[in-house]
Amino acid sequence: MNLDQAKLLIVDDDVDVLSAAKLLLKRHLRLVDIEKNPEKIPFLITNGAYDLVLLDMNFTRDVSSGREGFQWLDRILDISPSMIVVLVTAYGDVEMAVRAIKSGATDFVLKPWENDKLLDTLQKALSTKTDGKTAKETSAAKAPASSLIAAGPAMQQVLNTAERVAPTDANILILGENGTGKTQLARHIHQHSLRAQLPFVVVDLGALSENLFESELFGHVKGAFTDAREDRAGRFEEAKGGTIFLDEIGNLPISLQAKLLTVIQERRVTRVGSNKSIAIDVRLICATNRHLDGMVAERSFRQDLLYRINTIELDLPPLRERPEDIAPLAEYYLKQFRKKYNRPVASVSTALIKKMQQYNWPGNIRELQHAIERAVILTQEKVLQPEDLFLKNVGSEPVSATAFDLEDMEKNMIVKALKRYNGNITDAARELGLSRAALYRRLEKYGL
Ligand SMILES: Nc1ncnc2c1ncn2[C@@H]1O[C@H](COP(=O)(O)OP(=O)(O)OP(=O)(O)O)[C@@H](O)[C@H]1O
Repeated sequence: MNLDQAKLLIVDDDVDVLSAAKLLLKRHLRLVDIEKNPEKIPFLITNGAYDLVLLDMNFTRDVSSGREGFQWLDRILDISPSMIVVLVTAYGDVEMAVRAIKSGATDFVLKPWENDKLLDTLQKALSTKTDGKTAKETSAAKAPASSLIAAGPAMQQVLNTAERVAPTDANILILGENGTGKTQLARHIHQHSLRAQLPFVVVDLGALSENLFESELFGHVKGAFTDAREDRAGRFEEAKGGTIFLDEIGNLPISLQAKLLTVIQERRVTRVGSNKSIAIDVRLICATNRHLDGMVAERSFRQDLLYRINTIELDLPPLRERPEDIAPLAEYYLKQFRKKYNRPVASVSTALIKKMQQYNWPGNIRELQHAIERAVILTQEKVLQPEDLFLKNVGSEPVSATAFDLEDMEKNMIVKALKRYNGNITDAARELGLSRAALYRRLEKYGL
């Protein structure tokens, strides 16, 4: 659709902004309505048959967080999922703009806007409507089944071993920093195993509270504890015939390590509160970013359990040791996010690849994924340039920095992220490319 056929609703509580926008836009659009009171949005959207909405993110009641803007965005998309919503946000609020696009907005403009830029953004937003997808569908579109990228020798070697042992039933322990792809590799092994058609069950032991471990893993019977209102199978039973992947195995409390050992040895589980054991046939893959040998030495991890779970040990190298993988990963995620957000970004420049190869990637592939996602959303260019990527400290530390320096850097980044998000763990973890559980562990480690 062309701009001159479009009907637009502008919602902003600043009347001067409303009049200025109307004055400009009515010359280019078929209809421009303005509204000062956001409470009227549901009524107007239901009755107005607008093609697009230009929505301010910061209403006076809630000046800086944009929370109200997000609520209205949600309301609009609930009432009219195919509505094109362009958000207006204050200059410097790029974080908010990124979040808005992820929440289903089609695009954003920064205030104060340039007239040509505003017209251009509205026209581009309108063109996206013709591809037949709704804003929410587009933003929630499932990522394509991800393939495992392993271009360099370091990952090739890991992959060769993984594929060789996949068809056996050997227990596998995957070691690697956060975000190096441990879960992805475990899934790959399952898919190359004789159990591929049967379940692959992931249990993140880092995200479970201690009192839930046992019933989550082994199940419970009705009445076993206060909340046990009915019998429930545990994750081992769910994985019947397939593979169970225990992520962050280093977090398993010592009391449960003995139980897990018995399960592995006897191939039977007993639900909490029951005295009947059930035979299970599952392949076990575990992963951790902790040094289990060190934990054995300090007696927080059982040596006999370690020997049981690490029949085959696969060491996933951190991203900073896989420079050959950077370009294919960047291209892969660029394609994924340009499709998801409908952005005309064609490729990644050589200069940017170089910058990425010099960076330390403390959050590994997950961090790279988030960095490319942000860049695709924010860039004005067709080819991503070094300045499009917000890396935390490129080149400031040589790749061969000592472990001590790296820990210092990591701590600093965490402090900064927490400050930026006013202590919000979920947002800070997202920014750092860590899971919430991983961030909590680091807070504990650094005494923050
Ligand atoms: N080789 C790869 N090629 C493409 N994408 C990858 C690869 N490895 C990991 N990823 C992607 O990177 C992200 C992080 O991977 P994953 O969750 O497997 O890491 P992890 O080591 O299990 O993380 P954590 O330590 O936080 O549990 C995922 O989105 C995953 O799809």
